Amino acid sequence: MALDGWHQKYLEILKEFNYNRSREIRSAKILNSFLKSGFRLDSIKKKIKNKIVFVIGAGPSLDYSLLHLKKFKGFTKIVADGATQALLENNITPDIIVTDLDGNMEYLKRSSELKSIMVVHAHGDNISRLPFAISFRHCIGTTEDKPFGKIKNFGGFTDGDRCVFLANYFKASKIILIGMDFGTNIGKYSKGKVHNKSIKIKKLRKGKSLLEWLASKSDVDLYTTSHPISGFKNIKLTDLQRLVR
Ligand SMILES: Nc1ncnc2c1ncn2[C@@H]1O[C@H](COP(=O)(O)OP(=O)(O)OP(=O)(O)O)[C@@H](O)[C@H]1O
Ligand SMILES: Nc1nc2c(c(=O)[nH]1)N=C(CO)CN2
Ligand SMILES: [Mg+2]
Repeated sequence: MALDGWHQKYLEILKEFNYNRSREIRSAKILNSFLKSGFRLDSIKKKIKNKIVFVIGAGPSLDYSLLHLKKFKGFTKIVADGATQALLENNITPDIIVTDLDGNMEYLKRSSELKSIMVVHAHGDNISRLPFAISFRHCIGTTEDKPFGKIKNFGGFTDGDRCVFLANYFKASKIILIGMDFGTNIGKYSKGKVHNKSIKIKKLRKGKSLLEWLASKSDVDLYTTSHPISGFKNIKLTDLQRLVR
């Protein structure tokens, strides 16, 4: 189950974004029916527990940050949806991808073939995209609502903040954010085409506030390489080597 207090946060999200709860639940049930049984959470836990984990978002700073990220082979990388393309183009394979399947599927499929673990999120507006999950090798399903069957709830809203909730849930030793700029400039790897920029910006603002809430409750050492997030320490990309030693 997600962090204590998550359900209240979820009810606020439904209200703020005018989402229909029964559609959220229907989506999760459909995803549950597509997933193979037998996926072991142990394989995710092994990559996160007591490890230094990078969470990679699709903000504008991602391109520049990749030059630095390349030096951290062997460290666990949890990647938000659209950022997958940037990593694969730089020959970095995500360990875990967190996605609501609303972006370019080509890179997700390719990464899945390279054995990335796919954490697919079901929500009320991606029901028609859920069948893509069938083709993934290692796949787990999530919801913001109550977990059941093969569907988990680690907490979080947008793909990027859900990566952080996941790393926190499985008790990383440190979580380091890359390309998680938030703000009002949408990164070029984000979702291909943004249909409604003001909603996207509103979602980012919500994602950031959820991370600040998480930080207020978490024991994990939290860092960001981009704009300040309350509860996260700022670290320069050039100081990362020192941090992970
Ligand atoms: N400035 C930014 N531009 C784009 N993504 C950002 C930015 N800052 C942080 N991110 C994180 O990177 C993640 C990956 O982006 P992507 O657009 O693929 O995901 P998404 O959450 O599915 O988008 P949407 O909320 O529109 O469905 C976002 O979910 C967000 O948490
Ligand atoms: N119903 C609904 N739920 C969501 C949506 C969305 O567009 N619609 N987007 C999310 C992350 O971007 C997370 N949850
Ligand atoms: Mg997405």
